[in-house]
Amino acid sequence: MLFAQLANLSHQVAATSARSRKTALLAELFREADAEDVPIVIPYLAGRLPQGRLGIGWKVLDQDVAPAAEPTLAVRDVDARLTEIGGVTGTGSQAERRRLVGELLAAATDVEQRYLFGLLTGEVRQGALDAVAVEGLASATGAPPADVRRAVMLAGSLQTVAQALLADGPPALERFRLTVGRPVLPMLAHSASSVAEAVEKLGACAVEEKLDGIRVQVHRDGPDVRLYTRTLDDITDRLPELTAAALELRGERFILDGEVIAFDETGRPRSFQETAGRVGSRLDVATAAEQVPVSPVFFDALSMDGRDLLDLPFTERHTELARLVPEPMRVRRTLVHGPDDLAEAERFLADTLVRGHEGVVLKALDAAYSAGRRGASWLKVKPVHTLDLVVLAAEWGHGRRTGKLSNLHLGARTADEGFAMLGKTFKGMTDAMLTWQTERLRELAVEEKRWGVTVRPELVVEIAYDGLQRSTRYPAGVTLRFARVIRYREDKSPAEADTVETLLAAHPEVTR
Ligand SMILES: Nc1ncnc2c1ncn2[C@@H]1O[C@H](COP(=O)(O)OP(=O)(O)OP(=O)(O)O)[C@@H](O)[C@H]1O
Repeated sequence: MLFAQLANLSHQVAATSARSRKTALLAELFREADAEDVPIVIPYLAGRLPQGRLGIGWKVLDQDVAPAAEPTLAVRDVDARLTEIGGVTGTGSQAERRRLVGELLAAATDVEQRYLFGLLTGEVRQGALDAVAVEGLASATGAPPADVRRAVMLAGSLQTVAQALLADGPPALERFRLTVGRPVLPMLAHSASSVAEAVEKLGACAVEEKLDGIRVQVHRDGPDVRLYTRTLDDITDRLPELTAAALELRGERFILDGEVIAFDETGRPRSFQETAGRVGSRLDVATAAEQVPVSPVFFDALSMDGRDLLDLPFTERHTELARLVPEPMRVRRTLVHGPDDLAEAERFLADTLVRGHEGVVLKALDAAYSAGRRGASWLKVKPVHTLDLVVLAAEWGHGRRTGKLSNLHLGARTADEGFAMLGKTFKGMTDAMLTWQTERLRELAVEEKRWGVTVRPELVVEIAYDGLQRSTRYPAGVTLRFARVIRYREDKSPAEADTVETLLAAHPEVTR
């Protein structure tokens, strides 16, 4: 497929707000695309580069190159060239990247050049496009949309399903069943501002402790155990004590969902940094396991003895979990029947906080497991307000922080797939974080200003704040009070950042 076709289509999709028109355009694209183009076309359409970081900043892009008269670039050529550019390292790499980008731009027509700029600066990001792409794909191949959606959920990747469907037609969907050894994206939670609000919304629900560890999915097939993160990375080799724990359970084939966390000798949780450091370290696992041993704490069962439990209600999945997993290895929970039991839910939250945990997750008793979704039937309640925001720019620091990029400009997602700045913060950063973010933000810089840099909106940072206040200086009409950095969330993409809409909905006191 020609890159020009993709550039034109992306432009047309962005120009229409009608979902049916977007779907029709994408269906047309899928009818014409080769199955091998799909792994490139789908991320490009959403504005994501499959290569991730390319090291292309403003200094590389700021060149005036005459466009080609005729489109000749194939989608796969462009992708191969970008991979090559991303692989340039060592001294003089910036100049070399600039030369290669110049060559690519010279081969591109005017429309293609503009699309490339958009892709490389992160401006054509269209996060919501994946859902429309599922419908377009269904329409192009004649597969029922619900079946395509379930396959994507289980495969954890639209690209994989699209490729199979385009190559083999609807029967290919059979391949995407829940299978031990093949991880699925975990179900996520929405936020509620209080236990009362959550119980009001859910009715009969389980209130579970929310442990501040790392999400883990444990697959066991006889003697084989595999462990996966929420982004589906295989971390089996890093956590031998989890494999041992899974082998001790009296079941042969299962998939469990839970949290891995480090406790101290009194049973209180150690800091998140300690757990995350342990889960992140691949080197000298034996020493790390001695210094920071971790434990699994399970809260869901997705598959048992070859039976797929995803569509069962929470209560039944939990019964299966309780049959397999002994109590200390399960999250603590209490049941409430509705608003009349509010006191019980509040007491459980208070007790959980005293024991050193972050908060609670309330789960509707009748809800299925929606893999890969932020289901409305799981609501988390934490006493400290936190948001996942995207860094839009950063200012050079002063005094002790001279030479470091310090004050961050923070953005939330908007309905039109852009970002609205909510405020700035330089608080809460450790020295290590400052050094790290300076390096990372310089790589992401698209423009250098006297005061700092503006960056590709890629880095997600978790921010604590005390509340919202109205402000005419910021585009959403509000700004954060006492925003401070908790940690970077490299496991999250900007498409998973919080939206202005949910933020405003969480603060009726300001928006009323
Ligand atoms: N009992 C529990 N049930 C579900 N998730 C839990 C539980 N205890 C801890 N967690 C963790 O909380 C996360 C759910 O919160 P959410 O889906 O909002 O993800 P998140 O944005 O990473 O959350 P946060 O930033 O609040 O940790 C899960 O991914 C899991 O790691």
